[in-house]
Amino acid sequence: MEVYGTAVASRLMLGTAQYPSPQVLAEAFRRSGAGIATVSVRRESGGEKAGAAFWELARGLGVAILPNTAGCHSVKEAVTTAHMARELFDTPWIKLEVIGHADTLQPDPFGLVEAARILVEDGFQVFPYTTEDVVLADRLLSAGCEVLMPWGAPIGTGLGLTNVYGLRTLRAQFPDVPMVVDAGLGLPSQAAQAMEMGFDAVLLNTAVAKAGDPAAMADGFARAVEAGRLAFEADPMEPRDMAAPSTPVIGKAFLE
Ligand SMILES: CC(=O)[C@@H](O)[C@H](O)COP(=O)(O)O
Repeated sequence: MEVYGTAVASRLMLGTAQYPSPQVLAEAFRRSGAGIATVSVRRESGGEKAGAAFWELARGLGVAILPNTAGCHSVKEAVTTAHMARELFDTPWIKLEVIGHADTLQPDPFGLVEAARILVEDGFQVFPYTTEDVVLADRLLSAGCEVLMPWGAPIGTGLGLTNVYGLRTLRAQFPDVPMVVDAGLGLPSQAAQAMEMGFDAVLLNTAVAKAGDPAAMADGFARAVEAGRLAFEADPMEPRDMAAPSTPVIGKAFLE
């Protein structure tokens, strides 16, 4: 898989928040084989010392860093945070979150497009956290985004793919755009489902960080992502309403 001209080895991307300890985080990353870690710039820069230690930890994971603007509720906040991220991590990549609704953490579609346009013009390579809305997707692509990150479900819910029809439509409308299902996944089977539908990768955080055994859960997700991708590439059969015998009757010996 390629994003912005960079080959990404693993189709599993992991967040770095909410782990019980730095050691557990590092072990979860090791077991996951994830190639990209997303890091919340705004949240982690609260205390300066703690922030610096966290940046070191993130860099030490040995994976590509995708800084994010989690927690930003306005265009201004998101753009400022993106600039901070570029300085901290020396990368043009930014996972752009502009949250528009406090209860659902749903992206603000208007702010998202505006912030994406500003950041692309400023040389950023933007990974927008979006919904399954095809019109919004079209606007983000026109703004210069080369990858989309539609939600599976609201962040932190673990509900899985709540709008399969919408996600299927989005995938079908933009078959050549790299798409990462981001947020709301709770179980490896849900990640496999996204991959079977032809999404290029998944990004998750809470399901692994909050599992009783985060490293084992990371391993489970890694296997599910691989299985789902394999199934997609194997060109699955079409489901059908009518039964069809899987064992042929031609040549069968009749004993009556
Ligand atoms: C880590 C991050 O970027 C989150 O904002 C992301 O969207 C993950 O969501 P879940 O925690 O639901 O997996």
